Amino acid sequence: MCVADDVLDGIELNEQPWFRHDAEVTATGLLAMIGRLPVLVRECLVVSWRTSRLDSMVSFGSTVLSALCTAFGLLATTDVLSRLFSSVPTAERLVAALPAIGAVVGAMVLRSAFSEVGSWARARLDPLLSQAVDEEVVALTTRVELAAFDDPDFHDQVQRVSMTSRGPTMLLWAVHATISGFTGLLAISGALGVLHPVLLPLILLAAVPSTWASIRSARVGYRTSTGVAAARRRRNVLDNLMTQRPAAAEIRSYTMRSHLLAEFGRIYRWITAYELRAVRKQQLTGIWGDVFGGLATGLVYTALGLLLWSGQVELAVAATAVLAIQRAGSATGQALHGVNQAYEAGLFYEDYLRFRAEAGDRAEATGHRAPPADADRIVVEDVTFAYPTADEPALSGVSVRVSPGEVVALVGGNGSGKTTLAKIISGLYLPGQGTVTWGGVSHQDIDRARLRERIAVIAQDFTHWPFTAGQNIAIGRHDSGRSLEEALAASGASDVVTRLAHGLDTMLDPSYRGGTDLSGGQWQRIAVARGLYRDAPLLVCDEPTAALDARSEHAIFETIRRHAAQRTVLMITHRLASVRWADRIYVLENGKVAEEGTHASLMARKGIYAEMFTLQSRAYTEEG
Ligand SMILES: Nc1ncnc2c1ncn2[C@@H]1O[C@H](COP(=O)(O)OP(=O)(O)OP(=O)(O)O)[C@@H](O)[C@H]1O
Repeated sequence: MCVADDVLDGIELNEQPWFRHDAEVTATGLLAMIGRLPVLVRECLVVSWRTSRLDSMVSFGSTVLSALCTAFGLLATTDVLSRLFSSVPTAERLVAALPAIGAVVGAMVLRSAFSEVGSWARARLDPLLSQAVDEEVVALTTRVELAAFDDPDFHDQVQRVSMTSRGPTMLLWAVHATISGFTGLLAISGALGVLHPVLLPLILLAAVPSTWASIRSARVGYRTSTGVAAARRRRNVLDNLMTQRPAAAEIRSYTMRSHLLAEFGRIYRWITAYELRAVRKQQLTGIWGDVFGGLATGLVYTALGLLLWSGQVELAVAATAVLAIQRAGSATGQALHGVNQAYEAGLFYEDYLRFRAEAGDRAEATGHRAPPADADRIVVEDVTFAYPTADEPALSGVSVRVSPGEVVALVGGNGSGKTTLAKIISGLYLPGQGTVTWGGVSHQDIDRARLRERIAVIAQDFTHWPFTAGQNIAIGRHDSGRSLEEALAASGASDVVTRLAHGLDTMLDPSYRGGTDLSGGQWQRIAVARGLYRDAPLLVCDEPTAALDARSEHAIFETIRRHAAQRTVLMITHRLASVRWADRIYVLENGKVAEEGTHASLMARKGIYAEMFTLQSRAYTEEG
């Protein structure tokens, strides 16, 4: 029975909205996996080869050579024994056996040497492969469509691949163990076949129970690992919330500690119970494997004894057979361990390949046409957009236009779709239906990365980068060689930076030595400076002054206005007094454009805008 189907000690997570268990993924059958192993192994060898050719060659070469030495050593051993058991006088027997003994010793020394060289090469490959895989995962993750981050399936995959980024390394080790085990087994099988034909099938029979046990155990391990992926992600999120700075104050002020600890403990207990159940299953499987494996080995020795007793084999042959059986036991063990590891690593490696494929499928769709000079001439036509998890579209049938040099404002109530529309205009989200053109080039044809070079976004939820103040402003334009002073002065961030202990070189994160933090308004000025420093033809401002005091807010709007003299500006704000001077105002409601016009025309219309504006201005007048 699948562990995931169990209800664990009354701790039920299946009904939690965030919990998801991918039964399809965990149901990978043994035969299906064995069928896929050649492809996986080939992929893995390609990764290894790309990572380090020399280490790959040394590693594989020495594995094969070491196995050949084992086989040669066994044949030489047979030779030694047959000479020692011959009927000539003892001294002559010893002398006759000396070359073969030398060959055995030589084979053993060479085998150890190859084995050590192989281990050394693999030990080198190990961190190199991990680095290559980790770098690839991060590179792929940062290349996917932004919308993937709104999809829990993608997050679960990222979690799984981060847990199993050692998959390729594991698989490589497993392939080595398998090659080494099977090469040895092949040579020994040859020797056993020569000694007596019944010995070989008996040895293979003896291996069946442990094969079954280790494969079953590997499957349970993999199912456990995937079964707890969503719960682990949730636990890690809670862990970070409780141990990192951003939520530290709120946890205390909202007295959330006991609630969070209880939730953390509940999820942790569930994960542990799940894992313990798997451990019990694996142990039981191992015990049964050992019991039947022992019985089967006993059967092999009994058969050998019977062959000896019935005179079908000589004593010397029986002695060689015992040695061969022991060697075969360890070679079979190694080969099985390799196959088992390959199976287990293959399951994890599949996750890695699946993630690679998925990240490839989710990679940003982009055209190849360079954005034209007037890319800030934007036409949004009949656009509909839905977030992956939402039932209702965030935007439906939206049409707006922005002309070069214009200031266009998006206003509307919370959740009306302003930020979503701004992200579509900035080339961050693709429309589900409808079209967007920049300078007449459609969203399907335009090179979105190059388009974004031409856009500066001051986002509502901008990032507080744990870098220096200077890096926080110049981010994305590090090598532009432009002076920061102008952006600092225009955004009002000069004052903020002047007060910092090391000016622009001050680390803006107090969790690092020498670091400090800024107030919300000071951060906002840094974000505005970042947007202005980017010096792009289109500036998108999403609530750029929400955290600013009245004087700073006024100053920022003045700056944006001045900026607008040479640039195009798309502005989202709830401060309607600040959009009076916009060339055009779009009022959004429930994901649709409800009104459109200048301040004067919208006021004259006496619709939503006029109502919102009047409410706001009345509030100020009444307070005044
Ligand atoms: N990542 C997301 N996944 C699902 N739904 C989302 C996501 N982000 C936003 N939404 C939903 O899409 C709708 C539009 O959101 P959007 O952020 O565009 O509104 P907004 O007008 O900018 O709101 P506000 O004034 O509060 O900033 C809302 O109903 C919101 O709940």
